[in-house]
Amino acid sequence: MSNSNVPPPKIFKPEDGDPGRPKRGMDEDAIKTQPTIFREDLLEGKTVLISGAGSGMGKATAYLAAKLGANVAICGRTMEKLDSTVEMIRDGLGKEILSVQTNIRSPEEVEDLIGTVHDHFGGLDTLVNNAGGQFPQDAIDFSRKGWLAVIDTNLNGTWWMMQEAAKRWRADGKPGNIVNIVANIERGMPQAAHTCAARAGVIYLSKTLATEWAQWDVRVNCIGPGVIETEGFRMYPEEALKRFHKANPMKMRGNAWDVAEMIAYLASPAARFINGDLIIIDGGQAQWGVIWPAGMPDYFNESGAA
Ligand SMILES: CCCCCCCCCCC/C=C/C(=O)SCCNC(=O)CCNC(=O)[C@H](O)C(C)(C)COP(=O)(O)OP(=O)(O)OC[C@H]1O[C@@H](n2cnc3c(N)ncnc32)[C@H](O)[C@@H]1OP(=O)(O)O
Ligand SMILES: NC(=O)C1=CN([C@@H]2O[C@H](COP(=O)(O)OP(=O)(O)OC[C@H]3O[C@@H](n4cnc5c(N)ncnc54)[C@H](OP(=O)(O)O)[C@@H]3O)[C@@H](O)[C@H]2O)C=CC1
Repeated sequence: MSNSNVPPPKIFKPEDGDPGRPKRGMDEDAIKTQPTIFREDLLEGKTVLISGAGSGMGKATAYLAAKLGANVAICGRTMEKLDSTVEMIRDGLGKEILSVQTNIRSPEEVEDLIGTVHDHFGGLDTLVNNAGGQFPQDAIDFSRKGWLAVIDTNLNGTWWMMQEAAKRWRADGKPGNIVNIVANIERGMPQAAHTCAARAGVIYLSKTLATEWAQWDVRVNCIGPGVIETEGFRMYPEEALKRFHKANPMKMRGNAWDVAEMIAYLASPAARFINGDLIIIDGGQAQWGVIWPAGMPDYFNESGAA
């Protein structure tokens, strides 16, 4: 345990009406001052690569991994966002990390990324596939380009990253660890069917590879977040954002740190026997409700939906 003198994180509920509540996720000061339950050298000497780490959960995870002693590499499509993470870690922790502009949809860029991480740090211990996203829309209205964009990012992009990392682990005879950020798909995802299909693919891809790749000591797990307040909320109408928390019985939104700490756990030796699993962080949403991010059709009544 560390930081026992730091106050526990504040849980924000929308009804709190807290004017300081970040509307689009944790700001940098909040990330820098979050306490962690973990020992400060938990990931010392380990190399962690996090995709989509210029914002949201990826950014918080990069900070936590660096705070716990890891060598951190990050990627994403937008250099300015990656720079903000590099700067936050430099400023908050006095540490340098590696950032590589990468579109995970491009297998060539992914191959270069994995090579660069190996050249820079001499290997890779944990790959966190966090990059992803979608837009809310009734499935019947998806354009072909829209469908392909979401599948290509969330399923294909995640796969390129997994395969490239695993090829290196097999070639080098080194153990590996993959954490895929997916979503809570248990009740389907109305108005996000494209991402639901992609995430379902990633979950069962991961379960399959957890077996195939165990022979090379490569573990593969998924985390399924529920409603986590991040910059990604910009994709959703204000009216929908006011309802998201009602999809879980706790009536709250999680924050990026909730997910970052689970990722740190999975990257640690404590998780050495966890393989092929899906860990849900959703305040009970899977047992409770369905979200209609673009507005619930009149056909349905209010029960069980947000
Ligand atoms: C996993 C959760 C599911 C959410 C639904 C449940 C309710 C939500 C509850 C809260 C949970 C929040 C979950 C989150 O995941 S938030 C964080 C994730 N971050 C994001 O989603 C932001 C990033 N998203 C994107 O970048 C894009 O959505 C996309 C993945 C498609 C990126 O593709 P690309 O960069 O190629 O994007 P383009 O803008 O070029 O679009 C390509 C085509 O996609 C169609 N499109 C894009 N946006 C829309 C839209 N708003 N409505 C309809 N169609 C859209 C379109 O065909 C684009 O092509 P054109 O521009 O040529 O028309
Ligand atoms: N917030 C939530 O409630 C939930 C989120 N998720 C998932 O968790 C993950 C993190 O989301 P969150 O932090 O909320 O959202 P953000 O939008 O803040 O983060 C997503 C990151 O992925 C990057 N990204 C998107 N497409 C690509 C690409 N093709 N190549 C490389 N990087 C890419 C984005 O950066 P850039 O555009 O610069 O490339 C961005 O930094 C996503 O996969 C999201 O869908 C799942 C369930 C719930």
